[in-house]
Amino acid sequence: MTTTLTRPATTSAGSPAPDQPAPTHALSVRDLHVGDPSTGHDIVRGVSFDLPRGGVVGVVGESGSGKTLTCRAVLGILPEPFAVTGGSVEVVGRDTATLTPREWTGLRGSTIAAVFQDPASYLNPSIPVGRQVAEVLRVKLGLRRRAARERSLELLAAVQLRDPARVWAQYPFELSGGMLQRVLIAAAVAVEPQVLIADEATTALDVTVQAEILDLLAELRASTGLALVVVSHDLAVVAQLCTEVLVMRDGEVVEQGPVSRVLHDPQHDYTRLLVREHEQYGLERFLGTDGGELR
Ligand SMILES: Nc1ncnc2c1ncn2[C@@H]1O[C@H](COP(=O)(O)OP(=O)(O)OP(=O)(O)O)[C@@H](O)[C@H]1O
Repeated sequence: MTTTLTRPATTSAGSPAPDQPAPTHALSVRDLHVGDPSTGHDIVRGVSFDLPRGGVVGVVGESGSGKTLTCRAVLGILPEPFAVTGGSVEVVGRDTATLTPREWTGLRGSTIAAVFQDPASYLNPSIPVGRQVAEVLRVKLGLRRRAARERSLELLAAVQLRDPARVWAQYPFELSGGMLQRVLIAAAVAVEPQVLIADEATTALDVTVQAEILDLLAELRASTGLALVVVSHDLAVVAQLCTEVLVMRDGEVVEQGPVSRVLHDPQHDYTRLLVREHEQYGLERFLGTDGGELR
C-alpha cells in the first residue's frame, strides 16, 4: 500500500495572514547577488526566477558556478563570509530581507526546506532515524510523543520505505544511501513546506535509486502542491523533473526558460556544450522523440 501526503487545511508558519491575497509565487528571486561584503566581490550575480506553487525549476551548471550559494541565500544559510549583497528573495510573498533570525528559523523547515547530497551527514548517527523524523514533528509542530511517532511512520511509508516500523528503529549506518535520502526527504516534508530545494540530492546515488528518488519528488509535488528547486550538474535529472531551467556559469545565469526549449534549442554556447555532453547518457529519452535533433 502506498501512503500519500496531502497538505492539511492549516497554514504554515511564515504564510501571509488570511486577510492578505495569496501570493502567486511560492518563491520569487529578483536580481540576486551573493558575495563577500568586506571585499565587495560578488560570486553570484543577477539570478532571477519565479517559482509558481507546485512548479519545478531546475538549476544546472558546472562545479563552482554558484548553484549552492544561490540555494543557501534562498534558505538564509549562507556560509561566512558571504551575504546577500543585492536583489531580493520572496518566499510565499515574504521578503526575506525583513526577517529576524528567529523568523528565519520559523520559515525554514516549515515553509521552505531542503535536502542536500550526503544525507548521512545531516542525521545523528546515534539516534534511530524514525525518532529523528519524529523529533522534527515535536519541535516544529508541537506534536506529542505518540502522535509524532505515528505521523513519522506515515511519512516513512509515504517516501516508500518498505517496512516503516523496522526502518523507524534503525540507525543511519544500517541504511543505504538511497534509504537515508528518503528519510531526509521525509524529515524535510514533515511540516508540509511549500518549497523544497533539492541540491544535488541524488548525485551520490546509483542510477536506479536516483530515478526512484526523482519519481518520489515528482509524486510529492503532485500530491502536496510542493514547489521544487532542483539543483544538479546533470542535465538529465533536470530534463526528467523540471518545467523551467536556469543554466549557470561563473555566478551568472547564461540562459533560462522552459526545459523543452532550452534543451532542444539552446541559444548559449555553454548550454549547447552541456546538452552535447549529456547526449551520450540518453537525454533524448526524457525529451521524447518528436522534439527534433539535439544539438
Ligand atoms: N564556504 C565557502 N568558502 C569559500 N568559498 C566558497 C564557499 N562556498 C562556495 N565558495 C565558492 O563560491 C563559488 C560558488 O560555489 P557553489 O558551491 O555555489 O558552486 P556550485 O555551482 O554549487 O558547485 P558544486 O556543483 O561543486 O556544488 C565557488 O567558486 C566556490 O569556491
